[in-house]
Parts: sequence; C-alpha cells; structure tokens
Amino acid sequence: ASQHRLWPEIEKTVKQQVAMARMGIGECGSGWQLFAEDGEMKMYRREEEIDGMVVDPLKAVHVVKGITGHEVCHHFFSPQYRYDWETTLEQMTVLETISDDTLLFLQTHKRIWPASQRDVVFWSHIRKLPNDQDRDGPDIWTVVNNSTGHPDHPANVGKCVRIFLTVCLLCQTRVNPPKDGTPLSRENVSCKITYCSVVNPGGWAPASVLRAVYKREYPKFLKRFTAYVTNQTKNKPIMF
Ligand SMILES: O=S(=O)(CCO)c1ccc(-c2ccc(C3CCCC3)c([C@@H]3C[C@@H]3c3ccccn3)c2)cc1
Repeated sequence: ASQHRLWPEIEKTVKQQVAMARMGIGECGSGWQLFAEDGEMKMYRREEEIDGMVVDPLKAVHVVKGITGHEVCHHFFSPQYRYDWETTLEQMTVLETISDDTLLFLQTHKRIWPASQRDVVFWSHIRKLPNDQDRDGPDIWTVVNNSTGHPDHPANVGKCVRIFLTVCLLCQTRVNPPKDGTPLSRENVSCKITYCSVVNPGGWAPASVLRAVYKREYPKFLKRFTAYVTNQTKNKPIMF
C-alpha cells in the first residue's frame, strides 16, 4: 500500500485526525457546544459555515462496556456489516481495494427532504497505533475516512450532490483484570470511543434542515452502531 498514489495523503490525514481526536474538548479550541447526551455518550458540535453551507464539526465521546477498540474499528471499517448499522445508507460500492487496511468507497445516502440526494467517494483506512501513554496497555485502533476524487465517478454528474467528509473513529480499550486471577471476560473490558466528523453537504441545503438532521442522525448513528458491535461480539472470543 505504501506505493499507492493515495498513500502520502493517507499518512498525513491519519496523523492529523488522530492528533485532533486525542485532544480533549477543552484543548480543541473554543466554541464546542454539548448538543446531545445519553448515558456515557456526549456529543459536541461547533457551528461553522463555508459559503453559507453548514459544515458543523462534530466530536462525540462514548464509553461502551464489553467490547474492544479493535472490534469497534473492525465493524466500522469492514463493508460487509455496513448495511446493518448505517441507516441513512442507500448504496455502497467498494471501488478499489487499495490494501487489506485501505478501501475506496462510493456511497449514496437516502434523500433527506427537502435536500437533494447525496453521494460521497472516500478512502477508508484502519490502523493500530502504539499506546504511547501506557506502554504495556492495549493498543489504540482508528479508522479514518476522507473524501477523494475518482476518475470514473466525477462529482455532481448524476442526480446526487457530492458531499465531502473527514471522519475519524478513535478507540482506546480499557482492561480491568479480575482480582481472583480468573480468565479475562467481557466484563473486564471497555472501550473509550471518540468519533470526529466534518461533513460538507456539497450543494446548498437550508441550515435549519441540516442542523436538525445532524441533531437527529448523529446520536442515533453512534448508539445504533455501538449496540450493533455489542450484539455481534457478545458470544465471540474477545478481539484485542
Ligand atoms: O462515518 S461515515 O464515514 C460511516 C460510513 O457511512 C459517514 C457518516 C455520515 C455520512 C453522512 C452523509 C450525508 C449526510 C447528509 C448531508 C446532507 C444530506 C445527507 C449525513 C447526515 C448527517 C446525517 C447523518 C449523520 C450520521 C449518520 C448518518 N447520517 C451523513 C456519511 C458517512
């Protein structure tokens, strides 16, 4: 994969996005507002517009018991699960398998009235990172999705408006070993999830409509996705 044309961009974007995801909300600059909270899940957004289009950056933090960072990233990255958890997905195509840890996707998302239908072309890269805080702690896993062009799928040719996005899912596994030396089980693991996303809707859509969509869809997405991973892994050996 290191010789692929996208490799330099992937390296740079992954490093940038991981650094941002690891910063706490306080360090991430001002202007973050908590807009949704549900148990351990907290969702923040910043109100930002580019040429009058809403591109509100989103940062969500969540802690889920019983699953690991590798399991969360594996189910987010792998195409075979996506229709099960991505409710706004209409069509997903793997345009290119760049390597076993890097795929190129074309996705069309369901039309959200009154906005016109959207599509997106993005590369997706999964990576294990050394846990530099705690040397013998479990590794950190991440998936970064970033829009890119594709010669066979130019933007805004068909009925769909092309959106642009950068997404980073960063997962840190926590292990609390059982006192009595019994073997590790799912009660002893949890995962701290940080999900960052910036979605540029491409063409114009009313700010009020987009903000309502984000407010509704993002909490739903993260809750549904993490519940899906919990269900998929509950009777399986732990994947560290
Ligand atoms: O994390 S991913 O890479 C997972 C792979 O699928 C990803 C996340 C979100 C999107 C996305 C694409 C379009 C739209 C809108 C914009 C104008 C009209 C449609 C939305 C709106 C925000 C709502 C939304 C939020 C969260 C989840 C799904 N829907 C989101 C795409 C990919």
